[in-house]
Amino acid sequence: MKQAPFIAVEGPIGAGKTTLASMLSTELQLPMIKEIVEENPFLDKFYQNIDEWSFQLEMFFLCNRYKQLEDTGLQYIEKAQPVISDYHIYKNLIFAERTLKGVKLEKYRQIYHLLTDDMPKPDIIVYIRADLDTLLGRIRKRGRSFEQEMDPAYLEQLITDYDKGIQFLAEQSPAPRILTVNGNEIDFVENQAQFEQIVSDVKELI
Ligand SMILES: Nc1ncnc2c1ncn2[C@@H]1O[C@H](COP(=O)(O)OP(=O)(O)OP(=O)(O)O)[C@@H](O)[C@H]1O
Ligand SMILES: Nc1nc(=O)c2ncn([C@H]3C[C@H](O)[C@@H](CO)O3)c2[nH]1
Repeated sequence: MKQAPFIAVEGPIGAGKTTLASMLSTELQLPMIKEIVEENPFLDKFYQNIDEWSFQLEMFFLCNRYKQLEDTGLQYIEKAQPVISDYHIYKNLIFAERTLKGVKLEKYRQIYHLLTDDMPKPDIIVYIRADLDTLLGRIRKRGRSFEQEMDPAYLEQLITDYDKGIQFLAEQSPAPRILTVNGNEIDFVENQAQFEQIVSDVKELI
């Protein structure tokens, strides 16, 4: 059976993934798998002390996303119904490779592959790239208290990690189709014409 479009919107913290995925979900009338942030018990502690809390946090994200894809995503994918998500499961590894070290990273990698290698992966990725100043501005404006003390160096590293991670996905076989959005210049929130251009570009990929 041909896989129905499984679209993931990706990009570093504050790039606008949830915003754009929600807008595309409404516009294209696709069900959306949405990341749950508020119920994460470790995020607050993680931003206060990354080394101390990274393993708990990465495992929490991994198990949560695994369960969410199992409970909701697979229902659509197995019925060959299109679906859009505001994350790609691979983001877990992008973050974990940055926040974990040594034995914990090794254990994490094994669990990650065990859980995800046989899962259906998005075949279309909308990748929002944005530079540090843009992301810091959006994080400030969004105002989640636990993110306000985030070390800009951490975010800067993640921007590079994301570029490499998306490049890695592009080299897989079968390769996902990737639409890159310049998040510094394209304002899909305020500028209707720019949003419509993204919609039209996504439709071309479906
Ligand atoms: N193109 C844009 N122009 C202006 N503001 C934007 C744009 N995209 C997103 N925003 C705003 O930036 C903030 C971050 O957006 P959003 O929560 O969608 O990011 P995200 O990538 O899902 O974040 P996270 O990585 O934390 O899940 C929100 O306040 C949103 O309204
Ligand atoms: N360490 C770490 N690993 C992840 O897999 C991950 N996914 C998201 N986040 C952070 C970014 C936002 O602050 C907030 C909401 O996306 O959670 C993560 N942090």
